[in-house]
Amino acid sequence: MSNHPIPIVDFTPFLDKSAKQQAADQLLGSFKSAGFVYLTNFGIPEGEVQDMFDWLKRFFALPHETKMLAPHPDSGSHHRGYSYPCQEKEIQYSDSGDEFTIAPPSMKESFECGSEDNDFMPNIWLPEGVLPGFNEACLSFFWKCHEVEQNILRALALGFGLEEEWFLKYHETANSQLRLHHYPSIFSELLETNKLTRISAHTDFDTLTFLFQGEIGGLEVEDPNEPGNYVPVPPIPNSIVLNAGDFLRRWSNDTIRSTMHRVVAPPGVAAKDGLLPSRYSMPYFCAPDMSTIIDAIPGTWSADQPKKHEPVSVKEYAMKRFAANY
Ligand SMILES: O=C(O)CCC(=O)C(=O)O
Ligand SMILES: [Fe+2]
Repeated sequence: MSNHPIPIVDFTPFLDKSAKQQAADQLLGSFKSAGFVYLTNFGIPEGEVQDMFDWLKRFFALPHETKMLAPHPDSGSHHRGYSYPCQEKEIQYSDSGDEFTIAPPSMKESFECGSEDNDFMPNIWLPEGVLPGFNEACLSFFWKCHEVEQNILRALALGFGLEEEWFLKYHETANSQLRLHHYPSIFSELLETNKLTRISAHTDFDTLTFLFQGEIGGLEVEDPNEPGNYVPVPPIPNSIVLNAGDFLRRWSNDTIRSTMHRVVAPPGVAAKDGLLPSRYSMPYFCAPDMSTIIDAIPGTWSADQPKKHEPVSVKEYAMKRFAANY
């Protein structure tokens, strides 16, 4: 970003308690300035992340008919299972939530899962015996991410001067979601001429997202200093990319940004004939409990700096955004 690189925060001092407040302040400061931050030493060993990427690749290598044995429902209100390429429509809402635009088809396939105890969104798995070990690997990785989520939420609360468990009160039901993405190999021209996208520009509408990127780049975020200008967020080994979603922005009374981001053809990686390699990524969307009403947190507003938004129900807002995507 112009004079504004995406900060890299080492989470060690928070996790080993050697300088918790300092790490928390650094994290919150990065969220406020950029909405995006690279986090290193976040608590999942690199080998376990690579094992999950291996499972992801095995899953997407299955024949189409096999993956369709765990079909994502047509309605977007139940966000689980396998979505085939271009099944998901991408839509960008205006801040008021009333207006949206429809993007070109998104050339990616995905698999989504979450807690087995989530009655609101039951998991949709492949039948037993189809890819033995896959379901267990997804669940085990989901719960590791959940632990990371809880620590990040603790750090954010400290950054805001709140008691450490403040955000956890609104994230008790493990309503989060692990998503596996595969962007198939395609001709870069299709992306450059806007006939297809990998992921069009959007904000995430959760509390926060962290992303495990494979080695092929392409993620870009909007430069907060230059709206409309996008800058690359290349993969950095052993790190996650953390970004704030719309709920955290609202909680923070817009003192934190939920930055627009997208996935494009990364420069310099296409073959001579213009074919781009496949790209893999795994976002974990940290979502509040469905019963939560989000209102600006103490300390983010005052008589001089009034609340920017009416309180919003997570359930209503999420259902509206989910339903628009299918
Ligand atoms: O694949 C990526 O790098 C980004 C994914 C993303 O932004 C999303 O799924 O919301
Ligand atoms: Fe996103």
